[in-house]
Amino acid sequence: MTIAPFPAARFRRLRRSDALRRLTTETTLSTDDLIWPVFVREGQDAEDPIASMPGVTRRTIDRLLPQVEEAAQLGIPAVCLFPYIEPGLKTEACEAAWDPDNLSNRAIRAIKDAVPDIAVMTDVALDPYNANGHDGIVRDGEIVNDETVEALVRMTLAQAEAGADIIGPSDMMDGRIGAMRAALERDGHHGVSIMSYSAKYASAFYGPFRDAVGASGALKGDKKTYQMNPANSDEALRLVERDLTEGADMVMVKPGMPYLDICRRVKDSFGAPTFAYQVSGEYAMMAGAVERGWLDGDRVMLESLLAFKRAGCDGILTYFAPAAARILNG
Ligand SMILES: NCc1[nH]cc(CCC(=O)O)c1CC(=O)O
Repeated sequence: MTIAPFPAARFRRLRRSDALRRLTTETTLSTDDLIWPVFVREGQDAEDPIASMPGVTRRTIDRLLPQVEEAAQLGIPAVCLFPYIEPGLKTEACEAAWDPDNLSNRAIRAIKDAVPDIAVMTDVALDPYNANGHDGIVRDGEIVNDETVEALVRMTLAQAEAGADIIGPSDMMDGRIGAMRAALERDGHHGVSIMSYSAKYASAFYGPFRDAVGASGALKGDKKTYQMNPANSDEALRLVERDLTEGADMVMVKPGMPYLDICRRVKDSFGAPTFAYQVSGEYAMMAGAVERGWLDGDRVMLESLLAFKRAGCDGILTYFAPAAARILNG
């Protein structure tokens, strides 16, 4: 880097006008960068607001479809589906997770039928279906890895069969990416991609999401034996490398804003398609402050999303996707 001494170098010269600022912009944010996570529930013609996520709604499939249609028209490339599962369907064995006709798989089919051009991403983890709220099967108080991976593979195949474009394993079990990739290839789903939640931290920022999918009440204990220690960074690189080696097409860092350093290291180290999840708690912090009039909503939204691009991400999962797209599209 070469910098002339002052006054030869005056950095304010290039900040003088909008034209010069635009000309020297290093990073851009576009609608093409956004994945919209949506919550779906059982029933007909109904929706419930999520108290801890102002502006976010859980919808029945029929009410979700027009929203997805609108997202596609706005140019949002993908939606990511999260089902709210009725407490009565949650079991210790989590069988509902790979039922071809479960809520999530019906929603995938309905979206691919009604809005074929938008990519549908799924969540692969047992928590919505698990009586104890964990992402894996629990035996004698332990979240068992290998048995969980077998269940996750069944879940993945049911989602691929339903028409999912992107499989999103968020469970953090070891060995799941390789097992899923092998099963997808074996069953002819060569075109189904995997976005691995590779560096997913045991975070306090998921609270509102667990309300949205109805997992807060069920969860016993915490997820620290499978999700990452927030103190670790080198470990994230090893996990990303492991998942890419096992056949992940894209990798993700989660949460987002408190982990931008991880995004940058991952992008610089591997150059793979890298995504971040701006999670429910991040959304709640901003939306809550905006509701109170403490922050300018549009500006913090766009600034927070741009920060992910600057940190090296190719895209962002964000509850702000439609609102951001409306502004970005002009
Ligand atoms: N495996 C479930 C899952 N998938 C996405 C999120 C969090 C998303 C958010 O907070 O917005 C979680 C919660 C968790 O791991 O407890």
